[in-house]
Amino acid sequence: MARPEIGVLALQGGVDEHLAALERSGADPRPVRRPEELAAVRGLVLPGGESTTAARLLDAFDLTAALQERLAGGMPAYGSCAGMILLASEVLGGGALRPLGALDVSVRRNAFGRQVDSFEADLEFAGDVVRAVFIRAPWVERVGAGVRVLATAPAGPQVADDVDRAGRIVAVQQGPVLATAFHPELVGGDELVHRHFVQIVRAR
Ligand SMILES: NC(=O)CC[C@H](N)C(=O)O
Repeated sequence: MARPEIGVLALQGGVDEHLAALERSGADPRPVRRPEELAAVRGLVLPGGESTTAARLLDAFDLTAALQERLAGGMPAYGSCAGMILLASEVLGGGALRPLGALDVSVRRNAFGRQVDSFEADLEFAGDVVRAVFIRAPWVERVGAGVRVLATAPAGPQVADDVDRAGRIVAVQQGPVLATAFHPELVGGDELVHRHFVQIVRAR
């Protein structure tokens, strides 16, 4: 079967890592910076980074309306960390950020607290185990009726600011839209999440 063309929004964040993980997952990956490039892909990855900056860059590159249109038309999308925030319908602690609204979830930014800014954990993701890297990660505080929870955070070490992370929702899917609070692309050789996304694109 031909490799599906999947774009990686290439405005900031771990673009190369996502391109490489998609390649290893059987896709034909390509960076997307322009509306014509967005029109030529069957699915799109929105990498992590900083969500307020990412939203501004989408505007600056004239991509916001085109992206909203493709999402409304059912294009598969996968957002990791800041990408999850962008895809949400509501952002808590988000300042002036207006998310794209492709996922019926409320996401809290920087939710895991100062002391656990960054951590790694093995998580169960849709019945398999994935090594997850969390960097100033958000979590999902509300899921709408059509949203499937694919992973929750395990219990962590007790930390000074007393954030209880156990059971927090960190991966969700609604139809063809997938999001993780963590960065699977930073773990070389673990393509579980990317393979899951390529399957979503193929099934479309
Ligand atoms: N690793 C990340 O993508 C961090 C997301 C960042 N904390 C934000 O709010 O946008």
